[in-house]
Amino acid sequence: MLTGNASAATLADPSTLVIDTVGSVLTVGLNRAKKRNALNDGLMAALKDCFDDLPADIRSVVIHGIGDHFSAGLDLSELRVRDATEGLVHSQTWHRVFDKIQYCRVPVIAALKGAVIGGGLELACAAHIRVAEPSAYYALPEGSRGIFVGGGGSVRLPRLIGVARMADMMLTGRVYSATEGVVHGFSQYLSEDKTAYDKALELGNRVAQNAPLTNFAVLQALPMIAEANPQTGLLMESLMATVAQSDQEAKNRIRDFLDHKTAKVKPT
Ligand SMILES: COc1cc(/C=C/C(=O)SCCNC(=O)CCNC(=O)[C@H](O)C(C)(C)COP(=O)(O)OP(=O)(O)OC[C@H]2O[C@@H](n3cnc4c(N)ncnc43)[C@H](O)[C@@H]2OP(=O)(O)O)ccc1O
Repeated sequence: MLTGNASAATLADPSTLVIDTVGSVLTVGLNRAKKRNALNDGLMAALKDCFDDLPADIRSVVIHGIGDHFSAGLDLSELRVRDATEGLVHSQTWHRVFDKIQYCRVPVIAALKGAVIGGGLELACAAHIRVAEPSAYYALPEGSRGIFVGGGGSVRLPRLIGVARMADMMLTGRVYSATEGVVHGFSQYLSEDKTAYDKALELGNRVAQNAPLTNFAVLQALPMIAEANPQTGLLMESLMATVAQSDQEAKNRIRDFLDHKTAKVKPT
């Protein structure tokens, strides 16, 4: 992996994020509304610092956009003419930031509205759950800008919507609606009766109730198991299941259910 002067840590601009705590949920607001939350170097570095310094008592994270949009993607005013090395460093800096989100120890939920474009879409892909309100729309205008995705989109997005659909988005500039996003497996929730932020917060509180080890297994082990060959995957699953059920927290929770102390599973 290349390293270089484009180190995100030296460039953090704290004003580009509004970070708050609601109970055990950390809310992270992209705060460049005048520029439609375009992702510049200062914001990317602040995002990295935020996930590096996640407080120990935080059990989930909600990422949202301040203003009417989630994010218009890469700040095009900062896309200087780069040589190949600079370009690689820039892209790998983005990869490191979004990896911090994907491999976060707690679930990360993206609350989507308005423009979810280019790098903004790539950011949303790194979250574990995506919640959209009807105003959300998705596009990859890289084709018309003469560039390619650089924030892990070509790895993460096809796993959600398929290679052909992503290729179509990049080649034709097709814009998907919030409803289509759910139909095609990009987002898991369409929030019509409340804002995506409120719905994401509700989900953030819900996932925070789980045993931390279960959440850890879902976030860290499940994606690897799903991509492994079946034999390896089944062995990994057995190992993870054994570790989880040996934990005292699981024993307490199962005993509480058998003693009728916890809620039953009911349709919503
Ligand atoms: C190559 O290596 C990479 C690449 C990448 C990732 C790449 C990408 O993300 S490509 C996609 C870039 N984004 C766009 O092309 C979207 C451009 N924006 C728009 O289409 C519209 O602004 C809108 C998002 C639909 C909103 O429209 P509207 O509400 O009408 O607002 P505007 O008047 O257009 O904008 C207001 C203000 O914001 C500025 N702005 C908007 N988007 C951006 C942007 N992406 N970059 C910079 N500035 C933006 C706009 O210019 C206006 O500014 P004023 O000063 O005129 O007020 C990743 C990593 C790699 O290594």
